[in-house]
Amino acid sequence: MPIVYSFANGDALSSGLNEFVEKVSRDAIADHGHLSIAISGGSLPKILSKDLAHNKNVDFSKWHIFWADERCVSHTNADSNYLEVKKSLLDHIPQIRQENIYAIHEKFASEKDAERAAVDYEEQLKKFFKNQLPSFDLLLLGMGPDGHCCSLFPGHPLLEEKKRLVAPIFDSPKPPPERITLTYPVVNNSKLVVFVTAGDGKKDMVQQIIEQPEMDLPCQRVKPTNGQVYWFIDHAAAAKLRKESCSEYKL
Ligand SMILES: O=C(O)[C@H](O)[C@@H](O)[C@H](O)[C@H](O)COP(=O)(O)O
Repeated sequence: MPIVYSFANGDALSSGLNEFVEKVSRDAIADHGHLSIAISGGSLPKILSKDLAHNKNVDFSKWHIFWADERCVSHTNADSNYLEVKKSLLDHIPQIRQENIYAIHEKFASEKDAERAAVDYEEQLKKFFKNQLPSFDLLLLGMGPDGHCCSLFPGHPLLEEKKRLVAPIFDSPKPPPERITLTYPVVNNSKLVVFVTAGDGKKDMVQQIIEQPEMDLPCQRVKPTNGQVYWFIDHAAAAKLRKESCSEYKL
């Protein structure tokens, strides 16, 4: 069962998420010397970075940063999830090592060659995870208004992908159309998955995902084999949830 934490507002949400990520980072580094994290795009990077970018208690030199999905655009394009995370987080943290930032291949992305970008990214994953099925210490996911996560959209054949670790998509209903995305074999091998979503516009979908499991929405297919799912949301996004669906946040 997902654990849902609801926070009074965006600032409280960023603060709670910052505390949580700091602890996950500390525990992962103590356990195996590094943190492997995959981050989504959309509004998540800003929510994540507001406090985390100034957190002096995190050993960012031990972070290995990947993306849960990425648009096939140049790293300088405003649609780039890499650029969003760079601006909101990476540029504020000198301790993060360039070689530990695993972005989509610039050439393939700029050329909108989603197939080659996906193959290349899968190679990056395989190399880091030493050819074992990738298992992120922390996977940070957003939730689209249609219940999508990563670039895994309702009714899309990619939801059934079982072999590829990273897949191309050429017809994303959320622009831009060409993207690459982690697939469920990787998503569901994560140690920890945290959905981060906020705002009144998400309240209906949050209620469906948390309280109507029969919907079979992409976010509901995130069920890590050996991992826990958390939802970090604000009260606006939690407005339609029953009281008992939420837990009291405590580290
Ligand atoms: O590349 C992307 O577009 C994202 O990774 C996508 O999965 C995003 O997380 C959701 O669409 C939620 O986006 P918002 O939080 O901005 O609604």
